[in-house]
Amino acid sequence: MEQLSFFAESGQSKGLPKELLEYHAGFIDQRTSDELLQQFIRTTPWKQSTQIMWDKEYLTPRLTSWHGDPGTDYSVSGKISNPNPWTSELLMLKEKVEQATGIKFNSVLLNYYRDGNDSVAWHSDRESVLGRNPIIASVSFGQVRSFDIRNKADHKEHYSIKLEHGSFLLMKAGLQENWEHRVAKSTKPLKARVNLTFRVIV
Ligand SMILES: O=C(O)CCC(=O)C(=O)O
Ligand SMILES: [Fe+2]
Repeated sequence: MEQLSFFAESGQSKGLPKELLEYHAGFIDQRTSDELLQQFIRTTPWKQSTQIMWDKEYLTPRLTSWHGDPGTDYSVSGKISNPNPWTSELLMLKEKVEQATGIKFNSVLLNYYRDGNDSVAWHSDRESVLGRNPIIASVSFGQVRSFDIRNKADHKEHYSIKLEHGSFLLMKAGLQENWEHRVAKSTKPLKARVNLTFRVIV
């Protein structure tokens, strides 16, 4: 993956295990990021899905929207859904992410964290439709939130990275297999954040 050589040893990425994650601030310029954040919040067909935990159904604590090529179906709470179509903004970002990684993505999951009450709990993205050792490219807009990772075999081994407005995070092949990640809730008053994870559905 020669394309990734532009990733500088900048800022907070220093402690991160490079074989698992690469972080790049300022992947999208400030003005474009401001516009995209507002655009995504206003025009995305956001849904709040449900998840089953301990036999009870809960509302997922964030809004989501799945987009992709025809056929990149995904399942939420056991229901199969067709992808929403690509928009010009999503295609522009997809192209940038593909140039940076050398990987062709066919789908993207948008997450909308409205405030500090919204979150994603510890998980790894290991659905079988993602194939073995999936590579996931993540772009963030809006409120800076902490992205935590922990080793499944030893929770004491953990890292945290602040995902900034217009930043890019690459989750590499070993991450989903051996590590979990989350975006925790915060008791501080936080503003809106939109995150996009580009994926390859096989
Ligand atoms: O919001 C984020 O940065 C992470 C989202 C995530 O982990 C997911 O959609 O699977
Ligand atoms: Fe995830």
